Amino acid sequence: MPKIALAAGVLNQIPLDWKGNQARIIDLIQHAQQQQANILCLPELCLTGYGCEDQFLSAYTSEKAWESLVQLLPHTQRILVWVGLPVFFEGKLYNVAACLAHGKLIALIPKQHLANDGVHYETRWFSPWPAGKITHISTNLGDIPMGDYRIHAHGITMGIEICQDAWEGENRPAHALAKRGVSVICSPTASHFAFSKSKTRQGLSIEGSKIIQGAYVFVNLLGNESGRTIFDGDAYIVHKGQIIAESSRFSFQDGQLIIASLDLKERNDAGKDVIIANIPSFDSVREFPAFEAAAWEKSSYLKEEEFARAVSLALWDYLRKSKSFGWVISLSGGADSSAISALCFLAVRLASQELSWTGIQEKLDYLPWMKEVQSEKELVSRILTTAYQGTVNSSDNTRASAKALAECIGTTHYDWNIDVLVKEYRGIIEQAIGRSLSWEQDDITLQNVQARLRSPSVWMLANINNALLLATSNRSEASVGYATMDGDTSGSISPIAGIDKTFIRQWLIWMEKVGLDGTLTLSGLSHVNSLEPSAELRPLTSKQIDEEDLMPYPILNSIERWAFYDKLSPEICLKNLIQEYGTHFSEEQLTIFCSRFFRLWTRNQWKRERYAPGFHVDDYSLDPKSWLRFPILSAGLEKDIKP
Ligand SMILES: Nc1ncnc2c1ncn2[C@@H]1O[C@H](COP(=O)(O)OP(=O)(O)OC[C@H]2O[C@@H]([n+]3cccc(C(=O)O)c3)[C@H](O)[C@@H]2O)[C@@H](O)[C@H]1O
Ligand SMILES: Nc1ncnc2c1ncn2[C@@H]1O[C@H](COP(=O)(O)OP(=O)(O)OP(=O)(O)O)[C@@H](O)[C@H]1O
Ligand SMILES: NC(=O)CC[C@H](N)C(=O)O
Repeated sequence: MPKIALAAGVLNQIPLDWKGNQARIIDLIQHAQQQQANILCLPELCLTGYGCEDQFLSAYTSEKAWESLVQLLPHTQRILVWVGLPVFFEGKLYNVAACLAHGKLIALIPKQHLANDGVHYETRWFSPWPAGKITHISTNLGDIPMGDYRIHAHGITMGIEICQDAWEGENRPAHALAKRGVSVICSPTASHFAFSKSKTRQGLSIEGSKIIQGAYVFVNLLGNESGRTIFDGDAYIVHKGQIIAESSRFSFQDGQLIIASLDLKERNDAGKDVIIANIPSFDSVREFPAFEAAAWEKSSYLKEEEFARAVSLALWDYLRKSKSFGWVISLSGGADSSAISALCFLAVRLASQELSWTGIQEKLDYLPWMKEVQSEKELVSRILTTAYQGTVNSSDNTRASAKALAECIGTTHYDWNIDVLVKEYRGIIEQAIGRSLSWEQDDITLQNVQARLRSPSVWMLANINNALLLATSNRSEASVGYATMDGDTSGSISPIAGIDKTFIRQWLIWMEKVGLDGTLTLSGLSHVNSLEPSAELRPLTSKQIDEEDLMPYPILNSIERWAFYDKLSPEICLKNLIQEYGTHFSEEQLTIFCSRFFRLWTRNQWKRERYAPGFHVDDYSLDPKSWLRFPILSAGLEKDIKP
């Protein structure tokens, strides 16, 4: 029975970062060698980055990746490593796992099933490899086996499933590999974060190990690689249905290694599809300490934990990868801007908890003033700027809420009034058009001018600080265009555009009262949690409430999900609405809500096209550039509702 040490290496990569990606890969290989691992599996397309988009279509990308692969070879003494890269073959591009062992390139195994749903567009760049096809590719390293091969090394035979391959049910390659004979499957993956999706990946890994009655080594990318998608950085080593080792998700490190030593069945799996990799063994196979998931994975508030950790890591990665000097937020003291401010604070807190102060200094060494900063508190105040911008329509409550949160998390906080600007603009336009503006006649105009006049000032702060301006739109507002274009939509990223308002409010309460790990709470959120969402754009006497302008948020969210996730017709959406909410609202009222939703949805596609990029966190999003396309001009769906 060969005992073998299997390792999986999670990586936080950057598209097209030839040197950086290679250096992080070498670091993990060296770490694995020091631990005397025999086999190391690294994530899908980790040499180039998964999110290279149309740069995959440029031959330059795969040429650079190949160059980088060849340079890795001398670093693979005594170990077998799976590394992902794009490879051109006979005029087509393939998404490949390269097998490197003891200084040699052993084989190239391409992905058979391409991911093409949701955020995935792989068929735009890659071709699927036919199951069972084996051939050779001529390269500067000689003729290299390419295709659906198995690899024999250290007395075991192994196969590959590349990400989507494992999601194909009865068609997943594991079934064919089980018949052909393997005791290990390695699964290099780039599977983006969505709430509780890691459980599905775990399930597929467990199933894979059961299918072959052997070991399954699953590894994912980590962090905000290319802007919109976040990778969990999960890795699992599974043996006959039992998870033996797993990584800690949402790490702020560049990479993470997990290792386990297993006794596997000795097999003689000869066949013309088997390539033998000769690797001198280490003297003995070590036992390794347990690699376990973080304690919060067992929390009964998993969604809240995942949201906090995924989005704060995404903000942190975006900051350092874009080499920005900080974040600026127009902080109204309401739910959305408060949530984003809290998430920025958490990014710094979680990074410093995991990386230590020296680690933080290394990650942010591009900041010209970083050496002067001595503590996390000082860093937050330099990196995070918030501004309350009141008008006559702002309430004392929101001002106090913004102040309390800013003090609690320690931002550099400003508080100013923009009435003078509103008055000036109003005067100029009234003079130009020759009449006074009034709330009766010019409601939207008078609301929007306030939202728009909050934009130049925060852009100024962003420019002064060389910082990112964060837009505060959430998914519920995006559905119905409840935001002023070039006003509160201003910003370079929209961190919460992928999540609904109801969850944002629920998360804020949790963050105040329960918090991360049940301990890291923010008491400064108590004000915001006592407020009802209001745009505060109309005179205070009119008591503007978002849900009165629109409809109750749970209703809005339900219609949105039925229509654009389940893809149901407007009529069925209304039927569902009546079934679900009929005891609280009349049919007439629900019909009005439903028609309003589709009218506003249709009218505001152009706005969704112009939102700053947001992060994917849920199982669907409204982002037209990566998830949901809808015509900008259309007859709309409102008329399809028969009252
Ligand atoms: N199909 C189309 N393609 C391209 N452009 C189109 C268009 N339809 C209208 N437009 C343009 O859109 C303009 C209207 O859009 P826009 O100026 O943004 O304004 P609009 O969407 O009409 O109004 C903004 C809404 O957001 C609410 N709001 C604003 C700010 C903050 C908050 C909050 O929650 O705190 C809420 C506010 O109460 C109001 O209901 C029109 O003047 C027209 O120029
Ligand atoms: N008084 C204000 N000071 C600073 N920014 C403001 C102010 N009012 C609105 N904004 C900006 O406009 C955005 C949109 O306002 P909106 O009221 O929708 O969001 P919110 O205040 O964060 O949340 P809520 O809808 O729960 O009140 C805010 O998130 C904030 O960035
Ligand atoms: N890169 C991939 O093949 C990912 C596809 C997979 N269905 C996922 O969403 O995780």
